Amino acid sequence: MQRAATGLATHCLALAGRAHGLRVTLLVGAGDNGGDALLAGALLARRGARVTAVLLAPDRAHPGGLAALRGAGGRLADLADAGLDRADLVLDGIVGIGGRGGLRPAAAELARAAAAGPGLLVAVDLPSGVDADTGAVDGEAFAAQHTVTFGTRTPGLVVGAGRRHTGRLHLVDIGLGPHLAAAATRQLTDADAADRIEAPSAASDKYTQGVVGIVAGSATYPGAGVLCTGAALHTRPGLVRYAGTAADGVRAAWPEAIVTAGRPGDAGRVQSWVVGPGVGTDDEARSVLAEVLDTDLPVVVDADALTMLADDPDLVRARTAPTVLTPHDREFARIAGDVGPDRLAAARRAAADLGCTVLLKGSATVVADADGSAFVNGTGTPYLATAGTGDVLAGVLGALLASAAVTGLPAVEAAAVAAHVHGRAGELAAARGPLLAGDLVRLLPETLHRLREAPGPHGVPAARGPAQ
Ligand SMILES: NC(=O)C1=CN([C@@H]2O[C@H](COP(=O)(O)OP(=O)(O)OC[C@H]3O[C@@H](n4cnc5c(N)ncnc54)[C@H](O)[C@@H]3O)[C@@H](O)[C@H]2O)[C@@H](O)CC1
Ligand SMILES: Nc1ncnc2c1ncn2[C@@H]1O[C@H](COP(=O)(O)OP(=O)(O)O)[C@@H](O)[C@H]1O
Ligand SMILES: [K+]
Repeated sequence: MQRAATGLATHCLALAGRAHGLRVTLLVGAGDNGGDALLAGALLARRGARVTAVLLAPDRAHPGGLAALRGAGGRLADLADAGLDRADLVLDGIVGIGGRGGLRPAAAELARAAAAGPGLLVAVDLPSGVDADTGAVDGEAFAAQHTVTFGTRTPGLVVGAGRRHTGRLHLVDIGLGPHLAAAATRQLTDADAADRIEAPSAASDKYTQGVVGIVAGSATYPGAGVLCTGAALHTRPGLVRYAGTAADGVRAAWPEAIVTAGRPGDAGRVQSWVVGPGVGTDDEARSVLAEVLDTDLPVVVDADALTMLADDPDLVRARTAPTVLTPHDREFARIAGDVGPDRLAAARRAAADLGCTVLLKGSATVVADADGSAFVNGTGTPYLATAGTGDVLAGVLGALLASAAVTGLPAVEAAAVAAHVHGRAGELAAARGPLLAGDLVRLLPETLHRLREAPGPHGVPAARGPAQ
C-alpha cells in the first residue's frame, strides 16, 4: 500500500506542478482504496499541501491512513463541508476494485460536486462507480481526468463506459508479480503483438506467409474491396487474392493482387477468407457467403456478411475451421441481441453461442473466444471513427489468419493482434490530425516496423525481422 500511495502522490505532484499551498480534498471510502488516498494525502501534506479528507464511513476508514494523515497535519471535514468548490485537486478514494454496484447516494453526490468544482479530478486505482471487470457504470461514477492505477490495467479502465470515466491513465508498478497478468482477460503489449507476427526468413517464398482471399466491395461500393485488399497486402505481402464485383477497381489500385471478377472458387488456393465489407446483401452476395463458409478454411465475417448471417447463424455454428466475426454494436445486435453495458460478457456470450471468435469493435475493442478467453484492446484513437477503417481491420485480420494457418497462432490471438496493430496504425495516422481509412493502409508497414522495435520484457526489441 505504501508503494501505491507513494506512486499516487508522485503523480499528483507532477500533475499539480507543486505541493505547497495546494488545496487537496480526499474522498475516502471504507476500504483500502480510501486508505491509498489517505496515505497519499499524508505525503502531500508533508510537502506543504492543505489536505482535507471527507470520510464516507468514518468508523470504518483505514486506520493507518487516518493516523498518517492526522500526523501530517491533514484535517477531516463533514460531507457538507468538503471544500469541493475551492479544491485544486480531488482524490477519489471512495471505492476501488472492491466496489459492487453503482455509487451509493452520498458517494454519488460527492462525485457530482467534485465534477462541478474547479479541482483536477484524479481517481485512485479506478474511478469509483466503474465496474472493475467490465467497465459498466450502473448509475453514476466519478468522472476522472486522470486515473492512477496500481500494478495492472484492470479491464474496466479501458472498456465501455469505464474508459470514458478514466481520463488519462497512469500506471504505478507495485511489484504485484506475474500472477495478475495471467488473468482471464488479457491486453497485448506491442512486444506481444510483434511476437505473434512472424517475419519472413531466407526459406520463405510468396506462399509460405499465408495466402489470403478477399471477398469485399461491389460495383456500388468498390472502396471496401480496395481498402480491405490493400490492408491485407500491407500486412502480409506474400500473396493476396481477390474475388468479386469490384475487381476492376481493386486491380487498378493494387496491381500486386491476383484478381478475379468471378466467384471465390475461381480465385485459386487460399488459406483464409475475408468476406463481407461492401458486398451488399442480395441473393448473389448470400450465395457467395454460403460458398465461403462452406470451405474448411478460417474465415473473417464482417459488415454485410454479418447482416446476412443474422438470418442463418447456423452457417457459422456448422463450421469446424476458425471463424471470426467482427461486428460493431449495431451488427452485433442483429446476430446476438443488444450489447448492453458489459461488452466483454456480450462478446463471450455470442462467441460461446455461435462457437466462434467475436471481435466486438468500439472505442475499446474486445475479443472473446468460445471458451471464454478474452482480450481487451489497448490501442486506437477516436479518429478511427471514420468510414472504411473497419474494412482495413478485416483485411489485416484476414492476412494474420492466413499466416496463422502456417504458424498455428490461435484465431482469438490473431484477432487481438489485428485490433492492436489497427489501433497503433490509427494513432500513427492521427498524429497530425484526422485520418482517412487509406492512411491506415499506407502506414501499416511503418506500424509493424515500430512494433518490432518496441522493447520486450527484457528491454530488447521484441522481434527483429526479417530473420536471416
Ligand atoms: N489488491 C491489492 O493488491 C492492492 C490494493 N490496493 C488498493 O485497495 C483497493 C481495494 O481495496 P478493498 O478491497 O478494501 O476495496 P475498496 O476500497 O475498493 O472498496 C471496498 C469498500 O467500498 C465500499 N463500497 C463498495 N461498493 C460501493 C459502492 N457502490 N458505493 C459506495 N461504496 C461502496 C464498501 O463498503 C467496502 O468497504 C484497490 O482498488 C487499491 O486502491 C492498493 O493499496 C495496492 C495493492
Ligand atoms: N470512438 C472510437 N475510438 C476508437 N476507435 C473507434 C471509435 N469508433 C470506432 N472505432 C474503430 O473504428 C473502426 C470502425 O469500424 P466499422 O464500424 O466497421 O467502420 P466501417 O464499416 O465504416 O469500415 C473499428 O475498428 C472501431 O473499433
Ligand atoms: K477510486
